[in-house]
Amino acid sequence: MIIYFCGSIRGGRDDVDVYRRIVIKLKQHGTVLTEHVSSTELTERGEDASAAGDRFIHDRDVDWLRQSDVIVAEVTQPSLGVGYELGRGVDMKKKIFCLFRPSSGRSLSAMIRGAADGEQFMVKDYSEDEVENILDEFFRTLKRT
Ligand SMILES: O=c1[nH]c(=O)n([C@H]2C[C@H](O)[C@@H](COP(=O)(O)O)O2)cc1CO
Repeated sequence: MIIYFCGSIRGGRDDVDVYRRIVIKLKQHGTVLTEHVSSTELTERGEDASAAGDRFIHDRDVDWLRQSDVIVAEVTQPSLGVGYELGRGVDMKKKIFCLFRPSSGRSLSAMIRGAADGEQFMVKDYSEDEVENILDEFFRTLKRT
């Protein structure tokens, strides 16, 4: 199973600890192409632009999206990049699983919650302490479909 994980980078790194927990769990279910998103070393400046460059990052990530079997996104911290990745993922007809924490006090964008169809595009409200169980359950059902 090839997994593309989306999480905020330039949108803000407040949730990096949750991203870490998610990626550790995802790695038990497959290959995670975007492990760097969960790195505590990565700041909201993003990957080193002089080494990579924004064009490189964009093209590499779109290519990884194409290669992926499933897209898992933590969408609590609003991020233009994550929204863009999800839109591209819908266009590529990928299976998408979005995780949102209502305890943040935020209201999830209608363009994400409103895209949910309960099958190909799923949005799950969760609390941090249950994140591993929710991911296990998601992959259990995925294998049955
Ligand atoms: O340095 C980067 N590397 C990278 O892989 N991304 C991708 C992966 C993340 O899921 C998403 C984050 O977008 P943003 O930076 O707009 O919050 O974009 C984004 C950046 C910086 O925008």
